[in-house]
Amino acid sequence: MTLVVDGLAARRGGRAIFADLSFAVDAGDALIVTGPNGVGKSTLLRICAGLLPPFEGHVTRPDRVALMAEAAALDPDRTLAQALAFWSKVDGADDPDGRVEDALADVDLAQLARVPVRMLSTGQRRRAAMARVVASGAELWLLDEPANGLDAAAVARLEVLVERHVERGGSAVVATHLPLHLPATQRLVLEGGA
Ligand SMILES: Nc1ncnc2c1ncn2[C@@H]1O[C@H](COP(=O)(O)OP(=O)(O)OP(=O)(O)O)[C@@H](O)[C@H]1O
Repeated sequence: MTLVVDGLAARRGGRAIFADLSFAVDAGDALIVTGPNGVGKSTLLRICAGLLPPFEGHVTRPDRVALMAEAAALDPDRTLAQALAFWSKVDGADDPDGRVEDALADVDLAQLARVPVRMLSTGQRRRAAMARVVASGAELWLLDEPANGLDAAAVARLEVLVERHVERGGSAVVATHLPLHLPATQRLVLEGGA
């Protein structure tokens, strides 16, 4: 098992968000998480990433995890390739520059490699965030609304990237409002919300 979530409960701002959540995602599999606004999808992904402590329960995760959340944390004053290479090195990828080059091609941004991050459009930033995940070499991808702001061609590329990652023995948890064609055998519907 790559990711094991056991008896998880979360609280935010003193309020219970979800409780008694258990699931496991194997290498070579993906889990789609859906549910209404405020139900706790982002909270779940952040706990899975180790960025938030659970209120109750345990998470077992692999050493190398990539989280794609709202903020891409790419330096606006660096070129796209430089900003991504910074993270690829931090993420411990072998051959960071080569990985970034490949990842930019994967998200169809190779032509913008030398453009400063601040000049990217909303959808291009989203694709850049996905390139960061691809270039990380992490075995577990945690993707929070990865299709937001993407055009149809970019959504199709995202689907292909997740499929390729899973086929290569990676795993993914994808929180999404938009219908995505993913090689997921599991679906988790969080209920409640605000
Ligand atoms: N830092 C925080 N402090 C207090 N409450 C928070 C904090 N962050 C999130 N919350 C609350 O926790 C709940 C779950 O938020 P979360 O972002 O996980 O939901 P979500 O399912 O991802 O929502 P959406 O579909 O709108 O992205 C919401 O009610 C939100 O208001």
